[in-house]
Amino acid sequence: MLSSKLLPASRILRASGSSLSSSRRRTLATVASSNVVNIVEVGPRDGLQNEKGSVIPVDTKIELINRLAKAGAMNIEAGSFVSPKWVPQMGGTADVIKGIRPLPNVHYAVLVPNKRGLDDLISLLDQHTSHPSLSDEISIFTAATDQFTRANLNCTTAESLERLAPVAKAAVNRGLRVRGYVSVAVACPYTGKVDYKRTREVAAKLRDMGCYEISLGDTVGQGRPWEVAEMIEEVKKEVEVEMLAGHFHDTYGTAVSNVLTALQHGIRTIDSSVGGLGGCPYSPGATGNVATEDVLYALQDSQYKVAGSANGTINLEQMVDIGWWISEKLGRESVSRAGRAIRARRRREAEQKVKSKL
Ligand SMILES: CC(C)(COP(=O)([O-])OP(=O)([O-])OC[C@H]1O[C@@H](n2cnc3c(N)ncnc32)[C@H](O)[C@@H]1OP(=O)([O-])[O-])[C@@H](O)C(=O)NCCC(=O)NCCSC(=O)C[C@@](C)(O)CC(=O)[O-]
Repeated sequence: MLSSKLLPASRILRASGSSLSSSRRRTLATVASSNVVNIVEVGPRDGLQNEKGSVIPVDTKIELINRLAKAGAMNIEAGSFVSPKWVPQMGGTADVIKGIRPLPNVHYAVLVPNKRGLDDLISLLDQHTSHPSLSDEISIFTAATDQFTRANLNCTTAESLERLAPVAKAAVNRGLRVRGYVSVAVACPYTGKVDYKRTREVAAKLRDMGCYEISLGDTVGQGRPWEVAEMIEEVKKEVEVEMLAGHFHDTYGTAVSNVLTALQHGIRTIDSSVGGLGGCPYSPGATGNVATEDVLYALQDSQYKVAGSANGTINLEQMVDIGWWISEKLGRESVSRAGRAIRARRRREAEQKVKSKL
C-alpha cells in the first residue's frame, strides 16, 4: 500500500472524509507535486452502460469488479442507480453491489443522477450494515452544455446543479464521498467546441456543493491534446488542480496523449476502462474510455507511478487478461492497443519456447 503522503490531494481528502480547510490546502500543495497517479476504473459502469443487445448478467459484472480489485484497482465505479428505462444495462446495479466481495482499501463507487438514486443506494447500505465498505462513494454528473445535459438528464445544466446540490449534501451527511463529473468538457456532440469558461464554472459549482474530486470528461473523445491543455488551464483558474481528474474517450485516437497532457498539467487522477470498454448513450459515435492497459503501459518506467493494491500498483498483465475476458463475454476482442500487443508478444514467446524444445 502506498503511504497517504504519496497520494494525490483529493484522494487524501477522500480517505480522511474531510472538507477542504485552509490548513489542508497548505499540506496539499506539497502532495500535488507527487508523481503518483490514481486510476479510477470505470469499466463496470461507463464501459458497460452502452452495450447493445441483451442485458449483461449480474454475475459477469460482479466477476469483472472482483477481478479488477484483485489486479490492484483501488477505485472502481461499480454501476449506477439511474432509470433502467434510460440506461437498461445498469438495471441490476443493486444486485451487483450486493454480490461484490469487497476488498479492503478498494472504493466501490456508484453513479447517481438524482435523489432517488441516492435513496436507493442508502437503503441498500442500510440492509447490509455488515458490509460497511460495500459502497462509500457516489458520482454525480452534469455537463458543460445545456444540450448535452438535456439529453443525459432531461434538464438544463443549471437545473441539474440545483437538483444535485441537495443530493451531494445528503450523501456527505451520510458519510459518503461525492465525486462530480463535467461531461463534454472539451466538445459537445450537439454544439461542437465548448467554451471552457463554462467547464470551469460547472466544475467550481460541483466543488462548492461538496465534491472532493471533479472529473473533466472528453465525452465525445474528440479533444486534441492542445485543447485539453487549454481546458485544464482554464478550469485551474478556479478549481485546485489536486481536485481534478481526467476522463478521456478515444474516438479519435487521442486519449493516451490526452492522459499525458493532463498529467503534464498537474492532474493526478485518470479515469480509464479495462479493455477500452464503453461509449456514452448520449454521444452518438463516441467510442470507449481510454483503455486502462494503455495507460498503465504508457506510464511504465516513466516518472509517474500508478497507485494500486497489487504490490503497490495495478498489474498490467492481469489487466490485459481481464480486458480480453470481458471483451470475449461481450462477443468481441479487446480494443486496448497494449492489450493486443502484449497478447501477441505472449503468443510469440510461447511459440519460441515450443520451437526451442524441438
Ligand atoms: C435523471 C433521469 C431519471 C431523469 O429522467 P426523467 O424521465 O426526466 O425523470 P422522472 O423523474 O420523470 O422519472 C422517469 C422514470 O424514471 C424513474 N426514475 C427516476 N430516477 C430514477 C433512478 N435514480 N433510478 C431508477 N429509476 C428512476 C421514475 O420513477 C420514473 O419511472 P416511471 O414512473 O416512468 O415508471 C434520467 O434522465 C436518467 O436516469 N438519466 C441517466 C442517464 C445516464 O445514466 N447517462 C449515462 C451516465 S453519464 C455518462 O456516461 C458521462 C460520464 C459520467 O461517464 C462522463 C463523460 O464521459 O462525460
